[in-house]
Amino acid sequence: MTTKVSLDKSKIKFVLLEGVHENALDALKAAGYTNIDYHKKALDGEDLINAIKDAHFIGIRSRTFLTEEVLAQAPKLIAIGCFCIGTNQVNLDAAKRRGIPVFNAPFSNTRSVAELVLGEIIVLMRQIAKANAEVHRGLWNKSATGSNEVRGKNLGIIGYGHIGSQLSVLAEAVGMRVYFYDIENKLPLGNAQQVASLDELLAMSDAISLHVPENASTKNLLNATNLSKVKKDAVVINAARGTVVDIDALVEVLASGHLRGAALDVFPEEPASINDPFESPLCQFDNVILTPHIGGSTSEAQANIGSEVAHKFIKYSDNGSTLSAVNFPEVSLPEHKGAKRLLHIHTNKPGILNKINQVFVDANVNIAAQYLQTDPTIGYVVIDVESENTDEALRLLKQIDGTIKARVLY
Ligand SMILES: NC(=O)c1ccc[n+]([C@@H]2O[C@H](COP(=O)([O-])OP(=O)(O)OC[C@H]3O[C@@H](n4cnc5c(N)ncnc54)[C@H](O)[C@@H]3O)[C@@H](O)[C@H]2O)c1
Ligand SMILES: O=C(O)CC[C@@H](O)C(=O)O
Repeated sequence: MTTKVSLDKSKIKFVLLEGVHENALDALKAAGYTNIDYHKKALDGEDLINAIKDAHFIGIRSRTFLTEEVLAQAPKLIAIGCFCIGTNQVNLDAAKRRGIPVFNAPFSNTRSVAELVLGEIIVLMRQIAKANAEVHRGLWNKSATGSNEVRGKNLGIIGYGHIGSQLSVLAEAVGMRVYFYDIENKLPLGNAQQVASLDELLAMSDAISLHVPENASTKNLLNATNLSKVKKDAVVINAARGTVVDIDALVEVLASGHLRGAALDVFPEEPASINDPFESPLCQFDNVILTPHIGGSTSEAQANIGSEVAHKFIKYSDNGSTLSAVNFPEVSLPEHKGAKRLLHIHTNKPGILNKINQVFVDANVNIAAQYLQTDPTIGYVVIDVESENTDEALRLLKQIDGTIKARVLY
């Protein structure tokens, strides 16, 4: 007779922060997970550590920073879900070293961002931000100077991934000519054209929109040097990450009157909550649209993200699937009805698979199916067995040198 070693669903603790959409709660509850600690706001410092110290799953958006130090305080953590696209707020390597896959929602808010950016391009090309501010102050400056249609104008997209390419399609629909710069060769949609260099894109574009991730290669991508290459009267939009634009350099080029305007949804430092003030030298400009990181904040996007990431949690918890994890070997698994499933996450080193297989010989357990995926640093092996006797196999698996995590699913 074996003792049950996988946790009851009611004991698996989910901590959801930053007011992720209630679809996530509904999906988890429908799957039998009831131990859910739900917070409307982001947490940090001691509050964050207290909330996650016994959590098995953590769900966050962009304002919770899961650093190596924070992860070290969450020893039971099985998986992290970013209920958004960006995953820069999580130390992905540290999570991987602890055997923790990180999931996100790679395209549920793509359309929302692309729509916002298209709207901002039109608004800026017509100088509406400035006109709006002036009329609010009682100034009736009825003029066509510096106001243009977007039809026939060049849109330069930096980063032609999910959002950049979606924007490309929308912009062509209103008659813009689309060019893009990406470090990878990308399939151009519609009549869009990839250009060979950032310099070329900056010099030719009437509107420039950034859609790159936060990483070392994109830090201050639009710095003083690059901003000086931008066409006179162009508009610049950043709804990617705050680190991508050098704010002081942007302020300087705006103050010089070189740009027609700008729109920023993301900033190098963003207030942690509604109670903290937003301060930026950009606030002085009427021709700059400033929004509080709401590019992906539509009801449609948030609802889709809530269920998408919750279902990734459920799949990993119920079935072991790591499909679409951003930091982890991806294993897509069939259901394991009638079999027990052992999961083993280990340091990727020679000979470890032999040792894993030897365990099943020693425990006298027959392997029904086996799935393996590795990356240069870790391996993830999933073993389905028909035997009841998984306790001994799990005990021996945990003893293998290089084991990061091992568990059994029923
Ligand atoms: N404002 C918001 O609310 C909001 C919402 C969603 C996403 N975002 C941000 O938008 C970013 C882009 O999202 P996505 O879904 O399009 O990502 P994606 O991964 O699909 O596309 C990113 C593209 O950038 C390219 N790239 C990477 N480094 C580059 C560089 N140095 N120069 C040029 N191109 C480079 C990649 O090759 C890729 O094609 C996300 O990383 C996220 O930070 C913001
Ligand atoms: O919802 C958020 O906090 C972040 C939205 C966006 O920046 C993303 O990365 O998807």
